[in-house]
Parts: sequence; structure tokens; C-alpha cells
Amino acid sequence: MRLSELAYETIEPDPQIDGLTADSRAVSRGFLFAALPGVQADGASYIPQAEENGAAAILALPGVTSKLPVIVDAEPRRRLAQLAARFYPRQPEVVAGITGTNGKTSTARFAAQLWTLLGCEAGSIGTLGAQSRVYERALAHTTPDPVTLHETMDAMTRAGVTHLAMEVSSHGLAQHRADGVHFRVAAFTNITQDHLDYHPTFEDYFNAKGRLFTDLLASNGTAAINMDGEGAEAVVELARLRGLPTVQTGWNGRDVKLLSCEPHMSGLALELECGGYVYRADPPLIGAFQAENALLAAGIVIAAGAKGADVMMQLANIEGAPGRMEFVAEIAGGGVYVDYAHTPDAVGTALKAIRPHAPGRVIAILGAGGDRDRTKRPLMGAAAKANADIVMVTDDNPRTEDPASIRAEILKGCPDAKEIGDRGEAIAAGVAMLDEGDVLLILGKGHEAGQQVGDQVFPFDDASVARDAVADRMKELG
Ligand SMILES: CC(=O)N[C@H]1[C@@H](OP(=O)(O)OP(=O)(O)OC[C@H]2O[C@@H](n3ccc(=O)[nH]c3=O)[C@H](O)[C@@H]2O)O[C@H](CO)[C@@H](O)[C@@H]1O[C@H](C)C(=O)N[C@@H](C)C(=O)N[C@H](CCC(=O)O)C(=O)O
Ligand SMILES: Nc1ncnc2c1ncn2[C@@H]1O[C@H](COP(=O)(O)OP(=O)(O)OP(=O)(O)O)[C@@H](O)[C@H]1O
Ligand SMILES: N[C@H](CCC[C@H](N)C(=O)O)C(=O)O
Ligand SMILES: [Mg+2]
Repeated sequence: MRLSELAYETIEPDPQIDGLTADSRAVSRGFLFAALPGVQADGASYIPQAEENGAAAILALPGVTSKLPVIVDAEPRRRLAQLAARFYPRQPEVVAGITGTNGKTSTARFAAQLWTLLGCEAGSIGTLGAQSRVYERALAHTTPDPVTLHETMDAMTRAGVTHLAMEVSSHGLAQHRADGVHFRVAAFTNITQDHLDYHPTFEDYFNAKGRLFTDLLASNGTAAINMDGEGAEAVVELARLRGLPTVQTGWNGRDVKLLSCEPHMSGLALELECGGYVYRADPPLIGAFQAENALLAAGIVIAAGAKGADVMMQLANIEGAPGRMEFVAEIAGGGVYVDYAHTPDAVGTALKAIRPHAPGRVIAILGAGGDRDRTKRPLMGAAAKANADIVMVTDDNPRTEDPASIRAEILKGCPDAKEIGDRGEAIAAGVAMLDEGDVLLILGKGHEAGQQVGDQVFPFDDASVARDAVADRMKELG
């Protein structure tokens, strides 16, 4: 594709463009290099490296010079996303974007499952990577950079995916990673504290999420909103200001309304109302909050055109996402579960949700990520203290920070907690404590397969470490 075709601008000379990237190290011959100002570095300082690697053109802020043709744009991140959308032009017929602090991954997976059950070729993009029956790809971010995102959507579409549910993180929205995606549906789970290291204020965090509804949702699109989520009313207002229809779900929902939710050992007995009819469903999901995510997923599928009755009939058949309230081992009439709660709200929600599954005590293990929002740490500790019988504080991806000081910050919220830095030892100690009917909930890493210390990632999987610890304990007990 010629540069002028890609950029919709008359440019001389007008080179052939064979690829796009914002990373000078990934430039090959014929690539357009987007020089983006970032948090750590200024992409413009890498233009010489991009030129050396054979770049054919540059995208940059006004005032940046190069011997190559330059596309000038005051918003180069947005422009890169638009160029990527043109370079990789195929998108599934229906794309739903899901934003919110907690529940995006689960909701995206549920929506993709519902579409599949209704006979569509569906997929998801998010924290678990790009997934579908016909195409899979591991991804480094929840919302990948625009080049990776559009390349992935193009490949999924060529493979046959027609319905896509994708997570849109606040970082992704603030950095225009998903601009250029044609969103037929925009969905909202909830907004509570996270990422205040990146967003200067909570308002800025909300506004970033709001972009999905104000800027990215198509003008013929529909918003699907979990009315039980913190911040839901404000999102309804964003849709109303654009005159866009909403599908409202949850206990406080208008279109898919939860009437009752009874957690039992292996799932949730739900009663709901949709289109004037009452339905019952018993999906194998652990944790009452998953009902909110399941209903929001139903709302997304309805917003995209499915009949409410057809969607309700399939709700019983959806399964939890890996690492989200996942049951990993049974022991002494109780069990061990793994969950991805890594915010104060999620820690409280997950621990409250496990209670009906624990005839005995609830034991919680948690840490907090390094190089991330510090202010959430004591709040996560306090949420654990308020909702568990025993709390153990351990490490969770300390990254470049001192692990002991991260633990100390969590311990401010739960001073009586037991502190064991080594995550494997903490899990073994938690398992050793389990008495008749007790439940151990291991929080924070969910599906993650590694522990990041400095810039090294050591293989570590909560579920398999917990299974081994349970097997060892069983052997000891004979
Ligand atoms: C804070 C943040 O989100 N940063 C992201 C951002 O980095 P940046 O633009 O600030 O990059 P920078 O290092 O300052 O460099 C500036 C520019 O110079 C370029 N560069 C740099 C070095 C070089 O040799 N050559 C070169 O061209 C870089 O590619 C970049 O374009 O753009 C980069 C490229 O897309 C991302 O990899 C990077 O993600 C960092 C690593 C990250 O950890 N992000 C996390 C927090 C994140 O995005 N998380 C959300 C989900 C969170 C959640 O919901 O829980 C996600 O969607 O995954
Ligand atoms: N509707 C909800 N309300 C409150 N907490 C929730 C909700 N859904 C999930 N959680 C909690 O948040 C954790 C993360 O869930 P999930 O992975 O679905 O969220 P996410 O928004 O994708 O997170 P991330 O931003 O890291 O990608 C879960 O393991 C659970 O503890
Ligand atoms: N997407 C989230 C994941 C957090 C998971 C937790 N294990 C951590 O490392 O903090 C983030 O990057 O903030
Ligand atoms: Mg996610």
C-alpha cells in the first residue's frame, strides 16, 4: 500500500509501506515508524535507528524532522491506530468492547461463549490473549498496541470469526490503542480504584473509560451497562447524551433483570427476567458477582441483535474463565480456589463471594504488584482483613520494587496477617492450615504463569502449586 493511500494525504515522494510499528527495534525495510512520546522515552529520539533499519516513512508530532517523508499529526497515537485499521482492514461483523475495573475478562469470555452457543463463530481479545476456535494468539497486554490489535483482528476475521468481544483497558483507551475499531457494542462492568499510578485522578481514570462510549462506540451502536456496577449511572448519561440506546442489566437492570441468585457448592441458581418473561438458569460459576458479569454478557449479545429468549436459554451453559474463582483442589470437605482479584474492591468481592462455598473458615493469600498503584495496597489488605478469617500476605510480581516494602504496605491494612514472602511457601502454609470445611482463596495471579522479579519472570502457577501442596498434605495425612 502506498503511503498516500494509507494516510489519506498527498505526499511526495510516496513510498510503498510494508508494515507499521511504534518500536524502532522492530522496523524492517519499507516500514512506517510512528515516533510516539511515551512515559519512559520519546520515540522521536529513535528516528535515526528507524532510518538505519530501513524505514520508508515516519509518523510524528509537528516539528519533528527526518530525511524520510513525515506524516505530521498532533495526536500521533490516534493516527497510528487509524493507519493500522486501514493497513489491516478486516474486522469481525460485530465487535463489542468491554471496559471497567473488574470483570472485563470474565464478561468477554461469557459473551464469546454465548455467541458460540447461538451458532456464531466467536472470539475474544484481552488479558488471556486472542482466543477462538479458529485462531489463537498470546498477547502481552489486555488491550494490545494498535498495530498488534488490528493485525490480530484481521487474522481472526480471515480465519472466520464474525463476533468478537474485546477488553478495552483504561491504559488502552488513554493511549488510543483501540481507536479505529468499529464498536457495535460498548459495555461497562464497574469502576472502582485501580491504576492511580498512571491516571492522575479518579476522574481522569473514569474519563479514560468513558472514551469507549463517547468516542469509540459507533453512532449506530448500543451501550450495555451493568447497572449494579459503581459508576453505571454516569455511563448511562454518556449514552443518553449521544442519543444511543442502552441495554441495562443486573439486579437494578431494566432489560435483563436478576430476580434471585443462590450460590451453591457447584454454581449459581439464577432467576431472571427478560422481555417480560421469567427464566431460570444454573451456570457452573463460583461467586455471586459472576451473575453480574453473566448478565452483562447476555446484554452484549442482545445489544448485538440476538433475541433475549434465545440468550436466556444458553445462560446455564457458560463456564468460568481460567483463574477467575477457579476451583483447583478439594480437601477435607472444603477446597482451594484461585482468583485474579488485584484491586481493593475485587479482593472484598471475591472473599464475600466464596463464603457460601465455605462451611468452615475462609483463609486468604494475597500480595500486590510492584510498579503499580501503591495506594491500593493497604486498601487490599483491609479488604482481606474485613472479609477473611485468616490472611496471609505474600509476593505478587514485585517487579523492580523491594518485595518486603510492598508487603509492609499491604500489612498496614491487615496488621495481624501472617507474612510469608515466598509465594510457594505461603500456599503450602495455607494448605497446611485447612481444617474440615475450610476454604483457601489464593488471590491476585489468577491464570498468570509466572512471578516477575526485577525484569525476570520465573515460572509460577498458583493452581498447580496449590494442587501439589494439597497432594503432599493428603500423603502426610495418609
Ligand atoms: C504505561 C503504559 O501503558 N506504557 C505503554 C506504552 O509505553 P510508552 O509509550 O510510555 O513507551 P516508552 O517506553 O516511554 O517509549 C516511547 C516510545 O518509544 C518507543 N521506543 C522505545 C525504545 C526503543 O529502543 N525504541 C523505540 O522506538 C516505544 O515503542 C514507544 O512507542 O506503550 C508501550 C507500547 O505499546 C507499552 O508496551 C507500554 O506498556 C507498559 C509496558 C505496561 O506495562 N503497560 C500496562 C500498565 C498496561 O498497559 N496495562 C493495561 C491493563 C491494565 C489493567 O486493566 O489491569 C493493558 O491493557 O494491558
Ligand atoms: N463484576 C465484578 N465486580 C467486582 N469484582 C469482580 C467482578 N468481576 C470480577 N471481579 C473480581 O475481579 C477479578 C478480575 O476479574 P477479571 O479478570 O474478569 O477482570 P478484568 O477487568 O479483566 O481485570 P484486568 O483489568 O486485570 O484485565 C476477579 O478475579 C474477581 O475477583
Ligand atoms: N493487568 C493488571 C494485572 C495485575 C495482576 C497482578 N498479579 C499484578 O501483577 O499486579 C495490571 O497490570 O495491573
Ligand atoms: Mg482482564
